[in-house]
Amino acid sequence: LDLSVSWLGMKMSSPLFNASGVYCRTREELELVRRSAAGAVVTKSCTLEPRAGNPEPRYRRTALGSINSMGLPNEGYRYYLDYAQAYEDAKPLFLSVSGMTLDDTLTILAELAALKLPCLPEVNLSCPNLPGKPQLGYDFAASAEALEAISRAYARPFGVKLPPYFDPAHFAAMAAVLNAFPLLRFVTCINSVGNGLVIDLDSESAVIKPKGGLGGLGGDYVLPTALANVREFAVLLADKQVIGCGGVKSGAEAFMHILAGATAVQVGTCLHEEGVSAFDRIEAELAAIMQAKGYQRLDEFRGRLKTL
Ligand SMILES: CC(C)(C)CCc1c(C(=O)O)[nH]c(=O)[nH]c1=O
Repeated sequence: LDLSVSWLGMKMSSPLFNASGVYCRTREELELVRRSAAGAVVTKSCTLEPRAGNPEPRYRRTALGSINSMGLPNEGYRYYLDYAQAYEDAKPLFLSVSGMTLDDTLTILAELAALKLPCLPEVNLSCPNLPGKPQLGYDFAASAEALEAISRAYARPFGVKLPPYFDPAHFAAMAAVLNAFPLLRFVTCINSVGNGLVIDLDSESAVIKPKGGLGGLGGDYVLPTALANVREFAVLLADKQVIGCGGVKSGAEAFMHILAGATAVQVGTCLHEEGVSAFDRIEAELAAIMQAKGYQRLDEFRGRLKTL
């Protein structure tokens, strides 16, 4: 069986890697993922300056997944550029960027471009927009402006992390924006499903402190939404790769994401809860499913989702 993935001039020995935000804030965490069975590594979204993030509790697991409002805690972009400069592993490294303003994002990307490092940026479009406006990824005009500025300032292949969309008109509108940028080589679908509210019955309280308890959902809650976003963008985007993220906790969901069109698959909530051994387990489960179905390689079923 061959579970490798070759794309954008990179080779991944496994289609699985971490979702930005999970096991990737510190060098120690990044090294755990790099030394694991994961096929790649992505860093926590970084900002110009280090950030402590929101007050705790800011992450909670639930029976159906997780809720978080971390608030972009990170070591500042220089920390991750330093890690990238010292990075010598054949395993691809992605650098997630989420500047507090577009200018910050452009500053970070310009320094990354100047270093001519092999790592690819994954620009987080769930990054804050102007006050009172929705996150960038939900503001199509602002997204187009940002992608135009990034294409000009960075002027090398890059990717974006997309929030989930829930309406065919939004899939079409965002695909039209994304298709206008040839340097945009991949999209990662999806980021957490925003602003859910998990309530604890006994305490009659929200379970996380920030934002009155509102936070992004991950895990089982989001799998169908993630699969829909992967399939829609895999169909609507011309000549770009789609990376699946959302609800992957076993070989079954990894298989579904690839069947929906994902080139590779990120693991978030499950990795946070299980640790990096999740990569060995999920990969073995994926291989067993392929074996049972008679598939030798991922490209024999990638994007081959049937409809009724
Ligand atoms: C939500 C933002 C804080 C604006 C971006 C960082 C982020 C966070 C976070 O750091 O709270 N959590 C997520 O599930 N996805 C994200 O993209």
